[in-house]
Amino acid sequence: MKFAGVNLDEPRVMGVINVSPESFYKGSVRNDEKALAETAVRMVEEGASFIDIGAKSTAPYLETQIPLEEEIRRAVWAVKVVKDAVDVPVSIDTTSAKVAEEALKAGADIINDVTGFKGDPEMAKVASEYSAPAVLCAHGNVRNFSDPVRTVIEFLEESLTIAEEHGVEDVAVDPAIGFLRPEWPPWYEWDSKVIANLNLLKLLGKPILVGISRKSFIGAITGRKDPSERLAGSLSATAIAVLKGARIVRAHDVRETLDAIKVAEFIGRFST
Ligand SMILES: Nc1nc2c(c(=O)[nH]1)N=C(COP(=O)(O)OP(=O)(O)O)CN2
Ligand SMILES: Nc1ccc(C(=O)O)cc1
Repeated sequence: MKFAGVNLDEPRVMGVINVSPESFYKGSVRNDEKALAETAVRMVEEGASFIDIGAKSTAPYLETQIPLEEEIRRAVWAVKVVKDAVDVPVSIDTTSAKVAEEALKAGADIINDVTGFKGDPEMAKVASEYSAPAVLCAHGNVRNFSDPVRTVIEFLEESLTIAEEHGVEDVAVDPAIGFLRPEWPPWYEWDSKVIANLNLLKLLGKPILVGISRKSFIGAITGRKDPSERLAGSLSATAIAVLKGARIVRAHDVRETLDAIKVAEFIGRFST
């Protein structure tokens, strides 16, 4: 299995760099050129197979609105700096087709859309026009509260239909950890149920990507309010996700995450 030209026979890390000061984990934010380029280089040296750039936070519990022009400005700047610094595929984390298009023109390789082609009606068209691979997250209004992984699969099937209709085939599916927050069950239980049953997403026939890194469900389980204290909890959940079939892990801490997935993958080989 491959995604964006990268062989997924072994699980891979997608390093996250945000150029959005409002992002929930301040340690992920870079706003000067030197620090941005150095971080991308370091992440690739540490083993990242992809770099994901976010120019606007999508945290559902934060005030994240910024003007579209500002997101475009940040995205285009960051994509150019990172593409000049490293050779791995670069994704642009955006829900806006305009931002995606400008980022692709600036050299981005992949669209990472947390609304799974459902937020901006032009997004699938842009992916198609630029032949861009896409990460599609589960997105929609939750109706079935009792079976989180079934809901995630249904949402992803809808996204895959949109992708197919536009001839976008190079797709990774993502269960959108931290994004789906029904009133019940509490979101940390929802996210845990999804990760515990992540293997069921394999039936979609696409590589599974997860974003777990330092998220609020880790904080809720461990009592760690500050995202800077959530690395150990993140690595624990990452290992489980890899055992359950995740092939790409989107993370802020490349070195530690790669070690965790190598160990999980190695142990998983002996599972009977
Ligand atoms: N495909 C995918 N994309 C994502 C995911 C995720 O789980 N999957 N999580 C995010 C949250 O992390 P980030 O550090 O970017 O936080 P921010 O939204 O506050 O910038 C942002 N983008
Ligand atoms: N964009 C996101 C950022 C953070 C979280 C989370 O902490 O659960 C979820 C989504």
